[in-house]
Amino acid sequence: MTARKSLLKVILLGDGGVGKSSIMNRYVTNKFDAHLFHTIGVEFLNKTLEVDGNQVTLQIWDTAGQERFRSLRTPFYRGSDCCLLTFSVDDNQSFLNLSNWKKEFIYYADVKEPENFPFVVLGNKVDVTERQVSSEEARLWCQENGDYPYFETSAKDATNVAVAFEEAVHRALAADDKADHLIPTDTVKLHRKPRSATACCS
Ligand SMILES: Nc1nc2c(ncn2[C@@H]2O[C@H](COP(=O)(O)OP(=O)(O)OP(=O)(O)O)[C@@H](O)[C@H]2O)c(=O)[nH]1
Repeated sequence: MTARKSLLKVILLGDGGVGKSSIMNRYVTNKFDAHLFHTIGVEFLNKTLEVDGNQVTLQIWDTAGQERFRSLRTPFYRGSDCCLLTFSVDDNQSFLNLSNWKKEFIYYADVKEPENFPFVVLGNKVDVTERQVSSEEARLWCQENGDYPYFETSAKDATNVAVAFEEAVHRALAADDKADHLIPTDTVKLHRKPRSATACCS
């Protein structure tokens, strides 16, 4: 059996303003800034945690949600181990756009088996009183789109932020274990031709 991954790339996607940077900052620095600027392109922060007695470094990629930054963010999708699809519970359009974010990710990350890729869905800003998306609607979407885990988070008061990242880590490691099992490591043989003394170029 192959060793488990010790570096996981987790990427946050979703409309501009839903709180991706705030969620990352809350998780890594335990701080909240009510006056953040929009992200341009991508930014990342690392956090190391212990999983089943092993150190795992989470590399969290925060992307720019605004449409005009699309070409700046998409080159960074490849190699992601988990994708956090994020919307804001006080913004119905950001919820309706989840399908587009999923499609964009699958295309630019070049995901070979989308049905097996670990997505986790975050409904952020649950501290606000004016909701436009109910928990039921969001859970139904998750169920119908691949049985994704759903977390209602608040970067502002830290609700469910850590637990959502922990789930992302577990999903990513489980997907990695599954991929390992598909590779019959005991039957792989490298065939090398012996180097001929007379072959090649002089
Ligand atoms: N009430 C509340 N406000 C939040 C929460 N998370 C983020 N915000 C606010 O929402 C605004 C946008 O947050 P960002 O974290 O910059 O959003 P983003 O998704 O990274 O936006 P882009 O960089 O444009 O993609 C900021 O004013 C935040 O302070 C939350 O959980 N609750």
